[in-house]
Amino acid sequence: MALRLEQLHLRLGDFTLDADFEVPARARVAVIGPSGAGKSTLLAAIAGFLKPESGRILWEGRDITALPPGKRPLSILFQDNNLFPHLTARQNAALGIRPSLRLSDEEWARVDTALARVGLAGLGDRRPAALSGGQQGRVALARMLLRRRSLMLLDEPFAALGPALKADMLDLVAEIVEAEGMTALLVSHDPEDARRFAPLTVVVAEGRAAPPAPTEALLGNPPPALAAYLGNGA
Ligand SMILES: Nc1ncnc2c1ncn2[C@@H]1O[C@H](COP(=O)(O)OP(=O)(O)OP(=O)(O)O)[C@@H](O)[C@H]1O
Repeated sequence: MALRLEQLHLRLGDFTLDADFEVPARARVAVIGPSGAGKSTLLAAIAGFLKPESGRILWEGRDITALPPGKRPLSILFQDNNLFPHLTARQNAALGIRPSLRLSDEEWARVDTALARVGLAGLGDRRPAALSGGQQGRVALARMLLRRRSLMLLDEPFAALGPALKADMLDLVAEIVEAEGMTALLVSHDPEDARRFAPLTVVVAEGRAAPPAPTEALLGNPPPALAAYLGNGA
């Protein structure tokens, strides 16, 4: 097992969320559920931005509950790509290796390889303003790749893109996660994202994050809390 949430109990004001499950190594998992159900809260706890009230978070058997965010074996991709407007695509990606940007020739070569990998070969000298939304997402993805962390947390990173572009990006992330042997959790409102990206899905609803279940079976025969959320659209 890669990630284990052990009797995790989270609290934000009056809101509480419980989780007690494991995520297999190299899995791609969607995290879906109604707005306000606690999807982002769950990711925040795994990332180390929210201290659990009780319970533990283990990565490959090691207790990481007390580790600060930067020391955890994971990287995060949010919707706002957090690119620096004054830096080029190449420099923004290179932040994944070292924030000082003092990189060896070999490290710059790794940056260029990562940019090529996400389809940005030849665009490295552009600043974010000269890139499309999808291309900016690709820069953020290259930076994430260069961090070389084993767990990828994605919180609706491509929600602002059109459906075709979003599908392309999800396919690219899935391909990278698979090739690099990473484990990925993707928060989304859209069950189609789960179908496209994730063989397993965690449903967050009614104060609980349920253990990962096979996506197709879950969406085909949803439990009541999920059925209410999916409505007739699924
Ligand atoms: N700082 C806070 N203090 C108290 N309650 C909070 C705080 N931040 C969020 N909440 C509450 O925690 C709950 C979970 O929020 P969270 O953002 O995790 O939900 P979500 O499932 O990611 O929602 P969405 O899909 O709309 O992004 C919500 O009911 C929200 O109102």
